[in-house]
Amino acid sequence: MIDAEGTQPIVGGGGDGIEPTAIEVARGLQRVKENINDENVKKDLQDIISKICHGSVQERSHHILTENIRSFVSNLGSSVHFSLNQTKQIIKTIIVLWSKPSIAKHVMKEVYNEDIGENETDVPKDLENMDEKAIEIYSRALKDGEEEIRNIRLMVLGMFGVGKTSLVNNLIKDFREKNIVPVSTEGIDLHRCQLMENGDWCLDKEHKLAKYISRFNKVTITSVSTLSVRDDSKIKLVQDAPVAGDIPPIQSESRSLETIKESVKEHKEEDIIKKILPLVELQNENTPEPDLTQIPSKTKKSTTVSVWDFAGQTLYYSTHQFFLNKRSIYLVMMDMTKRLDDHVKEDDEESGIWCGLMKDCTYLEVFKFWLNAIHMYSGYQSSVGRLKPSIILVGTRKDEMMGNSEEKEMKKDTFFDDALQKAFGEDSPILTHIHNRKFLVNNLSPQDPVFHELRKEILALAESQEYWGEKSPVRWIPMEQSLDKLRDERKQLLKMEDIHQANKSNAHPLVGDELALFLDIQHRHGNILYFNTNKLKHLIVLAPQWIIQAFKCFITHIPNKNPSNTGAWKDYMNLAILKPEVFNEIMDKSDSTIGDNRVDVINYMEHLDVMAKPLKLEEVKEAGNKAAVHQVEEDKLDAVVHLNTKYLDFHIVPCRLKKPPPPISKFTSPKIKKRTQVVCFVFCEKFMPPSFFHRLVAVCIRTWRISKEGDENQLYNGLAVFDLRSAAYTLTIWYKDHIIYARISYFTKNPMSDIDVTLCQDVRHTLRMSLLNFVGQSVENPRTATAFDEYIQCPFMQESLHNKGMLRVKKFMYENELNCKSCSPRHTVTRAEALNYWFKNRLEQADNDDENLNRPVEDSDLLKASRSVGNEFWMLGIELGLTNERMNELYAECRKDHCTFIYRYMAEWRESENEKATLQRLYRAMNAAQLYSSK
Ligand SMILES: Nc1nc2c(ncn2[C@@H]2O[C@H](COP(=O)(O)OP(=O)(O)OP(=O)(O)O)[C@@H](O)[C@H]2O)c(=O)[nH]1
Repeated sequence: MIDAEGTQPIVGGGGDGIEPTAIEVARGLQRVKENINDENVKKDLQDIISKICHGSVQERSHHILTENIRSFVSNLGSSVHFSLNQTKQIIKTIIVLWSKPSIAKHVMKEVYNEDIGENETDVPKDLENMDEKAIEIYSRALKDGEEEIRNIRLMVLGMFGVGKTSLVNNLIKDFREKNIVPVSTEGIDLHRCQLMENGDWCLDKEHKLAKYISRFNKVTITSVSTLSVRDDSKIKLVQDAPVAGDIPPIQSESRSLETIKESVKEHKEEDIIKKILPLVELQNENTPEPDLTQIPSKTKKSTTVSVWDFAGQTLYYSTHQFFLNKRSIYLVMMDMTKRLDDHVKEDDEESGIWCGLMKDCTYLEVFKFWLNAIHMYSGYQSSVGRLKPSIILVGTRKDEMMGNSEEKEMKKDTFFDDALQKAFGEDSPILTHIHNRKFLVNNLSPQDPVFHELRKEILALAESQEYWGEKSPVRWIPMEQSLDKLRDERKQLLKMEDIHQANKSNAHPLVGDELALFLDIQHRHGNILYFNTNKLKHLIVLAPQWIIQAFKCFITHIPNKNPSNTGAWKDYMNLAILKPEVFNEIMDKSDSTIGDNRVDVINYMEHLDVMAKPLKLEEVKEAGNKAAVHQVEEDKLDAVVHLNTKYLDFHIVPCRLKKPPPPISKFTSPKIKKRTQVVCFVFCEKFMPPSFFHRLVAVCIRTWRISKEGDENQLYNGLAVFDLRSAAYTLTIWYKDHIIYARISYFTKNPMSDIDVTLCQDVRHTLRMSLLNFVGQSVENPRTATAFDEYIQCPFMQESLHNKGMLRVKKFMYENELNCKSCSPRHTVTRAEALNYWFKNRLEQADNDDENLNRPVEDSDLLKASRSVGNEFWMLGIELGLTNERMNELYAECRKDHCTFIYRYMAEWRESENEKATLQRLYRAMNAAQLYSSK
């Protein structure tokens, strides 16, 4: 980067796995060092560089950077020792060292022969994908004290009536002892519990004080004003101290219970004490013999369990998916008295419409649906290492099975083996989620030791997960407590002002971005819903039930409709058009937590793509093309849409579209000359929740105008048509099973005028980004393969047939033509014939494939390539044949430095492929990987 004169760039690189830039920087600095004659200056520069490098690798506190730049500029820069140019270059170097810890490490080793070692950040794995700033805030927050998070998030899933609530009642002491008769669950029941020393689970509420104390018992505190507990019954009071982190640990004294109480009272004005005081007083009133001393031992493990008991009616299935994540342990339950091919009977006629489990589905289909959904939402091709099993299969109604205990166990095993085999065959990745040990229970026998065994197994599984024991800042505890308190007050939906209020009343409020990060992490952990978008960032959903109740309003039967709204109700029932009068009537008839927040309900339902407002005809100005409804881009999207378009005064609720399209081929294969090929988004594992299609329709509704035939919207169950460019074009999307199809048709009499390829690529971009958003994947987090792959249907098929003539787009990046296996007679399809509309840019790149590239790659090629790869960098590694596992290792070794990482995996590829590692092969792989980029 710099030489002695500070002008000549030095090109470096080598196959030793060190990032080329690091080599350059080290060489440049070495030369600078050698050219300094004055030993004092040499030492001062070393001092500055060393502080920067240590700061970069270890503390990352910003004042180190600013202090040292200031020191360099005022003491060394632009002096007799360094020219202006050199001064600038050294400042640049300092910034590189600061922003790239891997380079800082290398430079210290090479130039000053000092090994500054690894910095093991304690930032949770899944946060490593967040931006530098967030990681810095988190790391800084940890410095004031940290606690290990040991929370089991247990999701209990299965068909209605299988025995989920009964099982939950048997697992939780308080319910078991009360002998509660289960009632059918609505939405989700959420129980927060503590793990007791004997392995039982008790409800959290009764032991709030214990929980609070025991959490502090576990933490390592360096400098917060707070209360902590030592041993089982002794409490230390820590004096108030600034939170900045520069103060050494404060001495403490152990006290008896009496003194504790006194101290607590003395400090009663402190926020934390304020929270504890009523509990201490309560203890006094209710329990003459204070059992405070026992509480910590009871809950010594300070492991919490949040049990989510999901409603089994298929009506709810589509909303449940918002709550499944990879930080959960799942119990998937099956009734052992049913056969896999028995049909599920449900009374509710609306059931299943939205989630695609149509009426009359079998138990096997329900089983498959749940496991597929868990797989899709909880770590599909996990970005962080290997998947660990997280699903325990549980059979119920053991008492109603025939045979002795042993025979019943065998039947249970056979049942599940059979179900897994029938649902997924032998080598589906879904099988890796499933825990070996399966359980069989009789829920009518609550004292059966099997429930204890099950709790033990759940704990063991949780302990083996990557997220177990992650560090969390102790100074976030009061805010978490505040959320808990609001939950106890039965608050479901909060405004940001409420959060600020709660935050302010804490002794050390979280400031600025730290509060936003706290909320974001709470959202990622599934404790709250918080979407940082323009319309929703002022809201926090505390209780998941709220969102489910809101959703339910729009799909269930509403009794006693207002006769004066008859016409509007007809539109809603038949055409899924939700007019304000119907919306208001639904809201008026809902629970007040929903009805009173109707504007927010609309905003959430729009955000979750349950409904969408269509565009007004005369205002459409192609706003939609750019409008990839990707969560991160949403703010931008809002701006685009609002500038250019107006919406009609009603919503469409796509999941209510029931009418099947008239002969489907009329739409999918119009008899006109100018039509694109059919592009297909094919979901891996042959599973796609149909809600994805409905959500995609919602995105299209607010992006393009709905096509009409006469007065009728061309919106059907499973198919929708939209006008593009003032109806010169139409876009038709439809789906079947796990494939979504799209085709554009162009209406013109001008034989010279061809379909606009930019339009096609923009439309594909919008569809693709939306689908990525639905599966929770984003281009900002490219370390996962996409859950779907793109295909083109054979362009020579006159009529588009489901799953026929499918040609994988990626294959065209390596080959010039592919065989169509569906048409008769057999024929091939060339790259140009397949890709000329939807993938025009990729086509050009792929065609640009000259023979001169057919030579072995050299260092300089790898170096150049490593700098040009964008957010498709992960997929490029996969294209070059590296495994996700190896990529994860390398990524960690390179400390997430993209350039080094790419260079290193390319070097590995070259080593393993020898002479086959040609520049041509590299370019083809780069081109294939680009199919996954955001462009
Ligand atoms: N004989 C027998 N009955 C059971 C068993 N488990 C549950 N039941 C009964 O089945 C009925 C439904 O049980 P729930 O626990 O409410 O089932 P659920 O899966 O929570 O149902 P939803 O909340 O509607 O999804 C109740 O009457 C239970 O007593 C079992 O193992 N054996």
